Amino acid sequence: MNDITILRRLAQTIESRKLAETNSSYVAKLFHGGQDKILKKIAEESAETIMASKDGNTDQIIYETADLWFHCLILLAFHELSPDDVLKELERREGISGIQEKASRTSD
Ligand SMILES: N=c1c2ncn([C@@H]3O[C@H](COP(=O)(O)OP(=O)(O)OP(=O)(O)O)[C@@H](O)[C@H]3O)c2ncn1[C@@H]1O[C@H](COP(=O)(O)O)[C@@H](O)[C@H]1O
Repeated sequence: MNDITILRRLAQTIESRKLAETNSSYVAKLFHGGQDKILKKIAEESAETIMASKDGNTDQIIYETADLWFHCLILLAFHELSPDDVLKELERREGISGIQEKASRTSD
């Protein structure tokens, strides 16, 4: 299966790791480290995604983006949020041009 439900399944696994042992779970270890630890990983994975793009390495872009999405899911869980919250926001934006949206903000 290769659809959006992987985000929901992964979010459930991440949620279940909140109370897991830190020596057997990478996610539990990150939760244990707190927000700063999670944010540091997001910064690292963002930088690695940027480098992969600059190198034009498509396999690496996919790999690093997967790392970035994964760590963003951990951050969402840290704040008791889910991928569905983000998907809903993307749905809300669907069909609204970024140019149009920015113009409506700047005319305030
Ligand atoms: N999708 C992932 C996933 N993607 C990346 N990673 C880990 O994220 C880390 C990425 O960090 P780096 O690339 O910087 O590698 P590193 O140098 O080893 O990392 P650090 O020691 O610096 O943290 C690596 O340790 C990867 O193994 C993941 N770890 C877990 N998952 C999923 O999360 C589930 C729960 O994992 P556990 O909590 O470990 O059971 C797993 O079953 C998977 O489905």
